[in-house]
Amino acid sequence: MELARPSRKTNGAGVQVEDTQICVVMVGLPARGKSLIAQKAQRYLRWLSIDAEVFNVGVYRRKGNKQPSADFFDVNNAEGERMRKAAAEAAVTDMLNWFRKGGIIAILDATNSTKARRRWIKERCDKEGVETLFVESKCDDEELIMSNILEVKTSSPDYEGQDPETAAQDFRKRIRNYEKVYETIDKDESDLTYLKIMNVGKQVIINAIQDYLQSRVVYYLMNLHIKQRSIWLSRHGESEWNVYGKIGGDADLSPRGEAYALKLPELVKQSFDPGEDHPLTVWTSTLKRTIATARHLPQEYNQLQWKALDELDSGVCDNMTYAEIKELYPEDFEARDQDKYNYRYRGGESYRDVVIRLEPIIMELERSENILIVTHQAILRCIYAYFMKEDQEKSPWLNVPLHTLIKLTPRAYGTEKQVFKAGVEAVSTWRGKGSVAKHEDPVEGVTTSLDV
Ligand SMILES: O=P(O)(O)OC[C@H]1O[C@@](CO)(OP(=O)(O)O)[C@@H](O)[C@@H]1O
Repeated sequence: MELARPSRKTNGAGVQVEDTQICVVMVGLPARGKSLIAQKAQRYLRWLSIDAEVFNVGVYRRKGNKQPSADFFDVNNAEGERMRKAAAEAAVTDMLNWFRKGGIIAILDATNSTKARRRWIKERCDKEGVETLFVESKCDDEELIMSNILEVKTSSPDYEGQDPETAAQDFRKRIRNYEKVYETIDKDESDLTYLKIMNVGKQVIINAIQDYLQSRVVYYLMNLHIKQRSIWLSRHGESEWNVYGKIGGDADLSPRGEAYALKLPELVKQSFDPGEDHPLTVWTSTLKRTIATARHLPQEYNQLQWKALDELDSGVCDNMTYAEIKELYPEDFEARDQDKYNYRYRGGESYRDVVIRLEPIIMELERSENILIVTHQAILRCIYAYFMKEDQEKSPWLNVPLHTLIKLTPRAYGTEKQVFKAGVEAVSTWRGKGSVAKHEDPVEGVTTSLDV
């Protein structure tokens, strides 16, 4: 008997999702980047306010056998087979319970390497009205596989505390055991909805995509690459409006803001790792203060202006100070403090709106290599939140100081952050909850800072 599922809300990201629930089923041999893809997809979906959860069968398997050797993964090992099947059963059961409570997208992270296993997952999902999208990561690029093996042997709980060389050998043996039974998705499974990704994005094959939400997930996954690169983020130099404590507008830089613009090329150079001295692509907004801040960067850095990077539109409050807003629109001021992420300025935007307009920027960032973004406080908070997995309630309160360069380097299991201060003084535009002052220092417990 099918259980009644609670009615689901729209997710606020403008996506019609009420009737769509998707199980993204990862497929592939070990060390093919499946977990990385799963984690990234979850981070992206959550950033868009789409409820997403990863169910990693390895986590369930470790409950029964914490650090099994490669023999455990041999098909002829009956006990190993039984325990692995039980782990998959437990993960799928938890996942389906999660869907019954209204979850939207689950990512089932396991090898799911046989046709029989995939069919079984599809049948379980079909019974619950959950769509399945199989995502196979195939990879024959030895360099990629080796770097994944290196990552796994140093970071996987399966090999925690073990000698790295012995771990690598065991892991290779485990891969060979999987290779014996591995079946790639082929024409026998043409009724499945699937995406095959070869060598992390070099070639993709898409089959039978059914709806908008599926195509959105597929589009994101198609754009991923795992080449080593960094993203640099900076606010514009201090503006005339920053000095007066006014928000929005299209003001020029203050003299100290000009000093930051002059310093920025050197600060960028300082942030390079040895041997990293390559041209960056620079993205600014269309507002004067970001364009002016980027204008002394080297000629060989291509520059691009994006309307989507313009500051959060403060509507009727544009060009006002926080004190003026509190005076003229006391209820709005209070409402914004209560729920800064969702509050939409009269005639303007909310942080939630900004995230939606930034989606193409995130997609382009995923496709690109080294990019320097010179933008605004609210925009930088949203981009930072995507890479650093910040909560939506917290991200609008992040303290992002002026005259500071942030370098983000995505790694397999998280994003590394480095902060470079220009040493050019500037006002603080950070405002704590309940306060109207702009020059206040962050109050502990009210904000999360970028630790700068
Ligand atoms: O969401 P809050 O914290 O008000 O911050 C966003 C504000 O930051 C400001 C500065 O106070 O951005 P900007 O860096 O572009 O000058 C305002 O223009 C903008 O409205």
